[in-house]
Amino acid sequence: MSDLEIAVTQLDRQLPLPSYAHPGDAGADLLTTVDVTLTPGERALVPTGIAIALPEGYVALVHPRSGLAARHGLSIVNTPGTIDAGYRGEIKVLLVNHDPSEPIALRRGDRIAQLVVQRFERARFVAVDALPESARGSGGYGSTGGFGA
Ligand SMILES: O=c1ccn([C@H]2C[C@H](O)[C@@H](COP(=O)(O)OP(=O)(O)OP(=O)(O)O)O2)c(=O)[nH]1
Ligand SMILES: [Mg+2]
Repeated sequence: MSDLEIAVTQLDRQLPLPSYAHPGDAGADLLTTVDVTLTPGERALVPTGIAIALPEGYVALVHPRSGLAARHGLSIVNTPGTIDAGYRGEIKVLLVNHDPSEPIALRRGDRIAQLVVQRFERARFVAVDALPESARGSGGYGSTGGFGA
């Protein structure tokens, strides 16, 4: 699989470009350009120092990092964040501290989130009077049961 080339402008030239930790990884790590401390329950819109130009038909999704989530309760309010192909502004991450008691202190250069680049389909929404039948029908929200008894 050859890598898709994506143009990036570095609004903060001291920090490295997003990068994948391992070959085959889906997410390229994004860094914070600022020190920020989040108290329990607090959220903050954190700059990453980069802007990108995605090719048409691609989207980049801003996902949380599972290690920070498991260890510190760090997540993203609007996960996954959607970076539209036409967006040329700085990518920002809306972090939130879900820990009930501990603050989270992040330092400039810390890896705070990961960017997953994907192809997507555009839909044409067509109004109809009735939808085709399916096995699931309108059952949802636990219709197949949960865990335990
Ligand atoms: O986590 C995110 C989510 C979005 N964006 C930028 C890129 C995206 O293309 C733009 C708009 O995002 P979205 O469509 O999710 O927000 P909206 O509230 O619908 O804003 P808009 O009216 O500008 O579309 O904001 C980020 O930098 N980080
Ligand atoms: Mg929008």
